[in-house]
Amino acid sequence: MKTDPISFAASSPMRAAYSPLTHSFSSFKIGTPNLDAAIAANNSNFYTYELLQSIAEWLKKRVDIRPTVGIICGSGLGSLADTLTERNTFPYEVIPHFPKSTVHGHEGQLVFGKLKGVPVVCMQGRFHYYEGYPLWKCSMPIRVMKLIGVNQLIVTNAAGGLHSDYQPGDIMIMKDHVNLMGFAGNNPLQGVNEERFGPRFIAMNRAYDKELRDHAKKISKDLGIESFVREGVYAVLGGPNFETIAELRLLKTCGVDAVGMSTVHEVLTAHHAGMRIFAFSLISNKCVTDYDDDYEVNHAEVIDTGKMREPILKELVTRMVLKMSELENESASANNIDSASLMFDY
Ligand SMILES: O=P(O)(O)O[C@H]1O[C@H](CO)[C@@H](O)[C@H]1O
Ligand code: HPA
Repeated sequence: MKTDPISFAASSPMRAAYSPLTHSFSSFKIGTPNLDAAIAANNSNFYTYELLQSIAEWLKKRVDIRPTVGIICGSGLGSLADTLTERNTFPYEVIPHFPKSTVHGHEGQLVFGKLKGVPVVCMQGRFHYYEGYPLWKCSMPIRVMKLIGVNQLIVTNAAGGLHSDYQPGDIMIMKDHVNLMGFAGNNPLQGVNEERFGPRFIAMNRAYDKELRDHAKKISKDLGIESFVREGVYAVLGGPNFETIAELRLLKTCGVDAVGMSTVHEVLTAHHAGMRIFAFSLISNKCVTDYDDDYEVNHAEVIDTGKMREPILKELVTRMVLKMSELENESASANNIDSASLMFDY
């Protein structure tokens, strides 16, 4: 009989709970009010490897498609998933242990399907820290994807354009990020490190894959959209309020080009797990950095910009997925040749 991770957890007498607030570990007996309180307070990394595996198995039992490419749809960008054929959709509420999506413009479902014949899995709706979830919970679907077989990830978001040249509707390929929440000691990789996903300490300089960024620029040229495709640095804030003028001015002097409230926790989790990452922001609004400017950013505008750019983003993502699948096939055949020559040599 297979061990259900919950009963497994319940049968193990002690468990360590990490508190990002106090930066300390405490031992709790499973099933005791202490542990329940710690979990309720979101201070304990509750998704064990075994639990995540059981979620991946639950999905694999219900879907035949085996994607190696994952896509996360940002605010107003959920329609990217509508392009998939042979779709199999799982609302987050039916997937065991998944959080629920609470933000307008995030449908809250996992969609398996094919993009021009390439198997993909798409998060139609993501989780944000401001929804009340700790970052390790917001990014747990990335680990589930990894256990399903995903090793390349496309992350999309809507973001405010801080760079003076950026206009709403521009697409910013992410070349780097500033993790402001990380500066404050909040990181999805906090707590006991799960070596089966990746090492304790990870370098970040190659997180946003250069080859994929170059392909995206080439595809933008082929599509004739290069005049509004940029490359820049994204900064994440916790939200849910948009930024103050003083905050934005500060970020601008730090070299930030766009600001948002997501993506970085997913990129950290995916990079930790060795995934290849391509990320972009749709610039949905201008950031106000002038005290005489009365314009107020709002979420409806963010969603509308997504709708406005829907056709071109679908095309960009489809072509990137085809390219990623091509790169994967190339590296698979290179590996086969390598192992064949090894067999020959020895
Ligand atoms: O980053 P995504 O999920 O695209 O959403 C962006 O849009 C919302 C604000 O309008 C925030 O959640 C911000 O992060
Ligand atoms: N700030 C933060 N997050 C955002 C913005 C913004 O201006 N636009 C869309 N998401």
